[in-house]
Amino acid sequence: MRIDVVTIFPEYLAPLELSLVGKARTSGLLDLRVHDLRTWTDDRHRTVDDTPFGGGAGMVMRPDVWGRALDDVLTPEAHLLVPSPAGAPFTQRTAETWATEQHLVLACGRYEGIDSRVVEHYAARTRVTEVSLGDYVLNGGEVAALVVVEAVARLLPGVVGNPASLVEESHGAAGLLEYPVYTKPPSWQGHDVPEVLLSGHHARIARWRRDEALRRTAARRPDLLEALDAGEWDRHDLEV
Ligand SMILES: COc1cccc(Cn2ccc3ccc(-c4cc(N)[nH]n4)cc32)c1
Repeated sequence: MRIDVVTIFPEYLAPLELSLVGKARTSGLLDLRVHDLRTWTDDRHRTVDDTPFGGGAGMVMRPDVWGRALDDVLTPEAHLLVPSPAGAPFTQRTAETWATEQHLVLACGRYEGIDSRVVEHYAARTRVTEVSLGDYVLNGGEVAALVVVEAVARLLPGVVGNPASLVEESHGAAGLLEYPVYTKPPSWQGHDVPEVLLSGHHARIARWRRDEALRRTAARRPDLLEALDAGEWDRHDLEV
């Protein structure tokens, strides 16, 4: 998979040289290219923004600079992703879908955003998705790009050592939150690991983990339970 990120802060994407994503790049599983938007400016001050039509605070990113950049970076098979507070929510299902794509291009805005004609222009000639990380406001798209790249890259075949670990995850196939995890020592600061996990009884351990995932999800994210097919579990499962 190829991923291009266009930003005025290329150094913001430096963490993607580390750990699993860094290894995926080195091994050739992921072709990640980070571009400085100012490469496509046309003035000696390398200007990327201007004042908003209609007035208001802040600045807006110029369409002409973004147009030159995206014309150079986009390919026919690319899916253009534009992080935005007004975007569609990015979820694990989104990551799973995007992990099957050949080419993702992330356009990271700053200031008050990118001139809206850029999305309008490219939506007529390629797939474009405005994407939101959640209902809070960031200063730009780079943090969203870090999240999207990591969430997608880890799903690429060969990136994560043990693919089985991808199956049991929170928001995984069952759509439940992760159960609690423990390691040695069996007792720490007076806190003991649940006995069942030391029993070696795999069926009981699996049942305990499922019940804990259900319990946590009901307590913290009841919205996720609404999305589950009622036939997959009974509420009495949660009664103590
Ligand atoms: C109302 O506040 C804003 C309105 C417009 C733009 C900005 C700042 N900004 C610029 C580019 C950009 C890209 C993404 C995001 C973003 C995404 C999520 N989930 N939160 N924030 C924020 C961005 C703030």
